[in-house]
Amino acid sequence: MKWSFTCQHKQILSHRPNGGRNRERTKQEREMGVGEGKLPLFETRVRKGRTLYQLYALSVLLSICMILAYRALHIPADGEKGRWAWIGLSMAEIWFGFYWILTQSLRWNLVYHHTFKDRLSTRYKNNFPGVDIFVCTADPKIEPPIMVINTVLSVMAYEYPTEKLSVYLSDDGGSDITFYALLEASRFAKAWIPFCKKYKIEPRSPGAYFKEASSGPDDGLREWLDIKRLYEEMENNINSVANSGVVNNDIRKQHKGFSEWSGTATPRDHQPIVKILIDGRDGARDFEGNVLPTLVYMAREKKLHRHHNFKAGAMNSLLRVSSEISNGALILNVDCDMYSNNSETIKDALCFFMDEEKGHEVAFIQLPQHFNNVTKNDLYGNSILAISEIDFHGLDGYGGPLYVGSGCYHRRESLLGKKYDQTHKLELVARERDYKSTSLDLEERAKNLITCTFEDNTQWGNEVCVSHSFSVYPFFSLVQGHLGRKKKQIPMFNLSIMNKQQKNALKG
Ligand SMILES: O=c1ccn([C@@H]2O[C@H](COP(=O)(O)OP(=O)(O)O[C@H]3O[C@H](CO)[C@@H](O)[C@H](O)[C@H]3O)[C@@H](O)[C@H]2O)c(=O)[nH]1
Ligand SMILES: [Mn+2]
Repeated sequence: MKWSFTCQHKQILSHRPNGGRNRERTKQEREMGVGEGKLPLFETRVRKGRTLYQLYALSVLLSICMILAYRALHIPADGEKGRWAWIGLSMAEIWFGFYWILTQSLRWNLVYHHTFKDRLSTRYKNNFPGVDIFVCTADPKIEPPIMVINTVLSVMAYEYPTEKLSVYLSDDGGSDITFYALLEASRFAKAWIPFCKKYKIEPRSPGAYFKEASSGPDDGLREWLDIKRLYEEMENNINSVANSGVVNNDIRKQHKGFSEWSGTATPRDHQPIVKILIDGRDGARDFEGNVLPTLVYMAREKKLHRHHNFKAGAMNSLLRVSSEISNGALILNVDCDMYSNNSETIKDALCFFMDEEKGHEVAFIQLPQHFNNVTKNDLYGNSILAISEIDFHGLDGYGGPLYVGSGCYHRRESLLGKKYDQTHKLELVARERDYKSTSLDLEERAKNLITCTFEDNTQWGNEVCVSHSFSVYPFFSLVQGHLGRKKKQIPMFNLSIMNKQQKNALKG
């Protein structure tokens, strides 16, 4: 049952205390208290003052109509002076009016979502789904490895049960320097993650944090200084290797994974590489004794004359490799030049996906990216705030904004073309990892999934997963990530975008 009521002067569109279903609950649902008069995990609210805005917009529309009517009724007669100027001006006014109406369609019905993470935590305790986070990088020169691992560390430090968190770095540059940087990050994470959680550090990209923080927490100044020193050491090590362009033999001896770069491999022609640097299953621990998130390096096979479909190709490879290793039910993909600026956002996303009534209608949760490197007054609008703060909320009012290609949570199965019904959320909770195979077995199996020929004569990149069809990169980079989510595959889906609470969730 649905109804509307007013709360804190905002109209609530959906409120569903009874879970809204008339079917028998499953055993698992009963155990978890699902459907027992539960409150919703998120609310959708229309913009404050919407009616006022709509009245204003209607008055402008009326004025436009009156101008056009005046123009039409007073066209100078044939041969009269100024006839063509009049017609020209009328045409311009028609076009401007039309353009204005188009822009208003995005401003007519803005909606905002509000999540209730406390309800989520009480209801599900720690019974959360596995989350796999994909970070993509393509070139160690353009995307410095120290920036890449800052992104990786920021998402490894999310407030989420670490045994359920896996981070994958896809390296289309196939670079041993990036691999080295990730190895350093896997060590630094042992100190960084517990430190962040103990002192509630934000943001959790160490680079961004130490740039902003001039001093540490009062009760942890010593630790702060130690971590800062550790970070600076790591930064120096990585930058000096990156600047020299070679990984020397002393470093190579530190990990057997470097043997992958011993042959004639080049960034554009090399074998598939998968290295599990931290295996969350085998109890790898941080310095405080907590389990670490899984961390995987992946470089898909490259051959000189094979098209690799840029980021879309990397995403599809990541999907296959991760399904072999951690098989998280939820996937977040980020670019290597953005970092998490809010460590709670996985739970925000779960509030949407795991909502009993509406969860199955949510296709993806998109985090707006906020840009760091714009000029002081952002004269040219490079931070595209109008898109993330207005247009997307306007589109959301009609069912959802566009997928912009990153900073986005999806269900794994939705990327694989699964149809959803109202039992979806239990799948989010109940997925299991392969605890029997060794890391080596997993790596070997995963490698076979990222060869150049794997997708040949299959639906990958076409009907299933991230579409290759628009990958005239970079011209269509925004649509290249467009999903193979044709209506026939996922008929029930809405799209969703976070706001206010999650503002600045990603920066870069
Ligand atoms: O062959 C490639 C090329 C690019 N990338 C990665 O893809 C990401 C995006 O590439 P970038 O060159 O940074 O594209 P932008 O134009 O800056 O990014 C826009 O377009 C991307 C592709 O749709 C979206 O992911 C971004 O959110 C959006 O800001 C980066 O992490 C790259 O490392 C790869 O993994 N493999
Ligand atoms: Mn970018």
